Amino acid sequence: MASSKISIYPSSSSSTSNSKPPPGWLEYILVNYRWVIVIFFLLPASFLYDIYYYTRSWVVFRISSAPHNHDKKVANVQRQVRTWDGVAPMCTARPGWQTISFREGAYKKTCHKVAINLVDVLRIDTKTQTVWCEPLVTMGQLTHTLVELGWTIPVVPEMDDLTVGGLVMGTGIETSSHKHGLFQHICLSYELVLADGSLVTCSKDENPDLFYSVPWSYGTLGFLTAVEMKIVAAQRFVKVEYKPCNSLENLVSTFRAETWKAEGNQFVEGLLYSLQSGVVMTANMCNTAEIGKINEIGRWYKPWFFTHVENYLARGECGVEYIPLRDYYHRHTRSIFWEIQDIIPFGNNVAFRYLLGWLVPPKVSLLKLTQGQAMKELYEKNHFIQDMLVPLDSMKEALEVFHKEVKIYPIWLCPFKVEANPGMLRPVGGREALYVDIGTYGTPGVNNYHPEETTRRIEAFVRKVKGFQMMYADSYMTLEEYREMFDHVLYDKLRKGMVCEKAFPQVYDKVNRKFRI
Ligand SMILES: Cc1cc2nc3c(=O)[nH]c(=O)nc-3n(C[C@H](O)[C@H](O)[C@H](O)COP(=O)(O)OP(=O)(O)OC[C@H]3O[C@@H](n4cnc5c(N)ncnc54)[C@H](O)[C@@H]3O)c2cc1C
Ligand SMILES: NC(=O)C1=CN([C@@H]2O[C@H](COP(=O)(O)OP(=O)(O)OC[C@H]3O[C@@H](n4cnc5c(N)ncnc54)[C@H](OP(=O)(O)O)[C@@H]3O)[C@@H](O)[C@H]2O)C=CC1
Ligand SMILES: CC(C)=CCC[C@@H](C)[C@H]1CC[C@H]2C3=C(CC[C@]12C)[C@@]1(C)CC[C@H](O)C[C@@H]1CC3
Repeated sequence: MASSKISIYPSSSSSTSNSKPPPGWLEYILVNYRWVIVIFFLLPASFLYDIYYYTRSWVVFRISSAPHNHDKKVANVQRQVRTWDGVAPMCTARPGWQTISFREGAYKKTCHKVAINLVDVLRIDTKTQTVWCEPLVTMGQLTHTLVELGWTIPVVPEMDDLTVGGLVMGTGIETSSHKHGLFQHICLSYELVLADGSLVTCSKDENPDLFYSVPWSYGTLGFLTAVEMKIVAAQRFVKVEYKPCNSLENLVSTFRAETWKAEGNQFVEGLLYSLQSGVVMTANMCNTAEIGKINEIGRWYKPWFFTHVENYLARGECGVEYIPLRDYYHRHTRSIFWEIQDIIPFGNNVAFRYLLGWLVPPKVSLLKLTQGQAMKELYEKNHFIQDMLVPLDSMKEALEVFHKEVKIYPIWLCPFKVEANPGMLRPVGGREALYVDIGTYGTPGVNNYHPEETTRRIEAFVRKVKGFQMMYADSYMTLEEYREMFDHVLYDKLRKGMVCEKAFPQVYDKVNRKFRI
C-alpha cells in the first residue's frame, strides 16, 4: 500500500542502489534526518513567510493601492527591457529555487534578469465576473481573496504557491478541468511587455495569435504583467462521492463515464493505489450539508487526504462527504500530494498532527533551497516526478505502461479538456478532446529504473498516443521530439515577427533537462 512506502532511498532490489552516503555531517543529517531540519527550521520559516505575505496582500487589497501602483511597476518593466544591452537573452529575475518546478533552470545563471515585482490582485468585477491580477499572485492568495467575497476561479491548481504567471506561461490543471479546460482556458486576456518594450493586451479578439501562443511559451514571447480571468460563484461545501474500484477495467470505465457525464460532476478525480485498485471521486459545490457528514479535512489534526481516501478502498464502501470549499481545494496541500511521506515520515502520526500539524506543509521553495547537492542527487536517481497528459481513450494503456516502467502508487488522475484552439496544444483528431493527467510522484518500485532511459520510454509512449508532458518536471526529449509533441507553427511565426529570437531563449532551451541544474 502507498502509505507504507516512505523512502526516496533505493530499495535493496533497485539497480540504482549504488549511491554512496554523502560526506559531511550536515549532508548526513540532511539525507538521513531531513525531518530535523524541516521541523526546526523550515516549518517555522514557512509559517513566518506566509504570515508576512498574507498580511501584506490583505492590507494592499483593502487599501486598494495596487491598481494605482500597477502602471508605475509596468513602466519599470518596460524601462528594463528598453535598456537591455542586447547581449544575453532575458528571463524573469525570480530565482530558480522559488519556483514549483523539480529543477532550476541553468539559463537563470546566464540570462539578463528582468525584475517583475507584480504581486497583487488588481480588481474584482462581480458584474462582468472577472478578476484582474498581477503575475506573481499565488493561488493561495487569489482564492483566499475571492472565496471570502463569495467567488472563486473555475480552475484552482491546488498547490498554494503556484503563481498566475507561471500557470499561464506553463500550464495549470485541477479536477474541474474536464469542464473548464486548463488554467489558460479560464483566462480572458493577457497584458504583456514585448521584446521591444511595448505594452500590449491580447485576447481572443485582440491580437489572437499572441493570445493563443502565450500558454506553454514559458516567458519566451514577452513578460506578462497582468491577467484577466473568469470568476464563478463559490458555495460553502463540496459534496464528494467516493467510489472504490477493484479492477483496472472498472476504475477506467467509472472514471471515463463520470468525466463524460454532461450534467453534474463539477469535479472528477481518481487515486490509484495499485494497478487493480483505486477510488474515483466525483464532486459538486453546494450550500447545505447533511448533518453528520461534514468533514473539515483542512483542519491541522486531520489525516492526510490520500490516506483518508484509501480507507474507502480498504472498507470497499462507497461514501458521501461534505467538505468546506477551501478545504477541498487544499486537500493535497498539507501532504504535498504524498511527497511529505519522504520528508516527515511520521507526519501522519496522530500525535504529530495534533502538536505540529498546523505548521505543515513546509514550503516547496524552502525545501528546494535547502536540499543540498546530495539530496538533489538522491531525488534525481531514486525519485520520479511526472505529469503525463494522455487522451482519455489511452488511459488504460498508459496506466499499464506506468506500472511496467515505474510502479509508483498512489497515482493522481485528473481529467481535462483540450479545446481546438491554435497554439502549442493541438488536441488529438484536431477537435476538442478529453484527456487525463496521470500524476506520478514517488520512488519507483521496479528493479530497472533509470531516470533518463525510463523517462524517455514513457515520453515516447506519450508522443505515440498524441499526449503531452508537463514541463515543470524533467523532460529528456530531443528538440525534434519536443517539437513533435508541441505544435510550434504559430510560436515560430510570432518569435520571428516580434524579434524574440535574440531577446528570449527558445522554449526548449528553458524546459529541457539538459538546460537544468
Ligand atoms: C497558530 C495557529 C493556530 C491554529 N489553530 C487552529 C484551530 O484552532 N482550529 C483549526 O481548525 N485549525 C487551526 N489551525 C490550523 C489551520 O486551520 C490549518 O492551517 C488549515 O489547514 C488552514 O486553513 P485556513 O482556511 O485557515 O487556511 P489558511 O491559513 O488561509 O491557508 C493555509 C495555506 O493554504 C494556502 N491556501 C489558502 N487558500 C488556498 C486555496 N484556495 N487554494 C490553495 N491554497 C490555499 C495558503 O497559502 C496557506 O499556505 C491553526 C493554525 C495556526 C497557524
Ligand atoms: N496543479 C498544477 O497545475 C501544477 C502545475 N505546476 C507547474 O508549475 C509551474 C508554475 O510554477 P510557478 O512557480 O508558479 O512558476 P515558475 O516561476 O516556475 O514559472 C514558469 C514559467 O513561466 C515563466 N513566467 C512566470 N512569470 C512570468 C512573467 N511575468 N512573464 C513572463 N514569463 C513568466 C517563467 O519564466 P522565467 O523562466 O523567465 O522565470 C517560467 O518559464 C507551471 O509550469 C505549471 O505547469 C506544478 C505543480 C502543479
Ligand atoms: C498536480 C500537478 C499537476 C503536479 C504536482 C506536482 C508536485 C507533486 C511536484 C511539483 C514540484 C515537486 C517538488 C517536490 C515534491 C513534488 C512536487 C511538489 C520536492 C519538494 C521534493 C523534495 C525535494 O527536495 C524538492 C522538491 C521540489 C519540487
